[in-house]
Amino acid sequence: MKTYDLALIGFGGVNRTLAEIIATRGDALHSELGFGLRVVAITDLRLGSLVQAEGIDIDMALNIGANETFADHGGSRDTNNEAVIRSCTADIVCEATFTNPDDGEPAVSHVRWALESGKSVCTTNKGPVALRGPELSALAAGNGVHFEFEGAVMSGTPVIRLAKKMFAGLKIDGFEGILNGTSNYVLGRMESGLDLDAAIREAQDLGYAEANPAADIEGYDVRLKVLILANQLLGADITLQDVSCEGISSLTRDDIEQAARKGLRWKLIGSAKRSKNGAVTAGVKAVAVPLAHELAGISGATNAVSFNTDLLGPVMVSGPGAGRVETAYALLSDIIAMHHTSEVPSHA
Ligand SMILES: NC(=O)C1=CN([C@@H]2O[C@H](COP(=O)(O)OP(=O)(O)OC[C@H]3O[C@@H](n4cnc5c(N)ncnc54)[C@H](O)[C@@H]3O)[C@@H](O)[C@H]2O)C=CC1
Ligand SMILES: N[C@@H](CC=O)C(=O)O
Repeated sequence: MKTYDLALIGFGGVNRTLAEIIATRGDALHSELGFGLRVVAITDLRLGSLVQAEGIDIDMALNIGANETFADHGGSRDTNNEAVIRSCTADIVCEATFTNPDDGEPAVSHVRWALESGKSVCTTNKGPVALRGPELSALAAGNGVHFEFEGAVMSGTPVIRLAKKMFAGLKIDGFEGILNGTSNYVLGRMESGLDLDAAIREAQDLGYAEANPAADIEGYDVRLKVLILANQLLGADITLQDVSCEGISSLTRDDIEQAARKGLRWKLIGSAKRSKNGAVTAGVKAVAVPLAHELAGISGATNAVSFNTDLLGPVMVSGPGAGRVETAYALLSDIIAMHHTSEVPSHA
């Protein structure tokens, strides 16, 4: 039976959880899915890098001490990302480093190095997909490998693949949705009486927030997701500058309480719409929606997006929008999709 060798670039919440899933459910996955998974390389800013073509001991990697690095286990203190990505024997590179909402780097380079060296990539990192998506997809196609990124929007909820496959034959002329788990969680906690900073700390502890939570609160994260959905699903050709962006940082508990007294609830909404002349307008802003609105009841880190289609009218997809396990599952679902689509070129 086929075994895919993986390189994990970034060993934080998401890729560690993927490693845990492989360690604890690997045998079951093998029999259920028809392939096995083995980790042959890991890089991380704190830990450095470790490459072992015969397979890394995942328990060791997960339990490495606070004062240790991979240098204490036969690896290096340095990430050596380019050398590791280009020359390791992985078939698939799982990119889960920090999202950079400005230019997507260094994750764009990580993805490019992998695709150039004939390796498939799955990523939960929104930067490369939003800011360099078409270029990287073309590079993947040119090299006969896969570039999958389901976790970049709504974590493990399969919104991109679902819409691409199951909305075939429909025209989508717009969408609106709650696309950030942290800000939605924070708004809910503020409605229960918590202040903004305390609510953000909870979202960080739960693994929802970006490394810099300003990306969640100021709307930059939703802006990337709107860009991804607009270009991937609406066939738009827009850039980051075309997506207006306002966050929730100016909302106070008083604003939230006043809205509640009027039967309204604040939500951070990302949307895009194609006008009759074909132009697509897109943006992110906080909106006080009536409680009867379809997005008003979406709570916690749950996300939801309602697509406006020609033959079905509005179709809403809802599910987890953040979380380590949910997002690690997105990577697994990308690997499953690669396995089902066509051969994944091997590097062993
Ligand atoms: N946690 C979540 O709910 C979701 C996260 N994402 C995205 O997935 C990615 C990973 O998220 P988390 O694991 O939660 O983040 P995290 O902050 O827990 O982990 C990121 C890891 O990447 C490492 N890293 C950063 N730059 C690096 C570099 N140049 N080379 C090697 N390692 C590097 C860091 O040391 C850290 O351990 C982020 O881009 C995030 O936006 C996407 C959907 C949901
Ligand atoms: N920080 C993000 C994680 C997923 O993209 C969020 O809270 O939605």
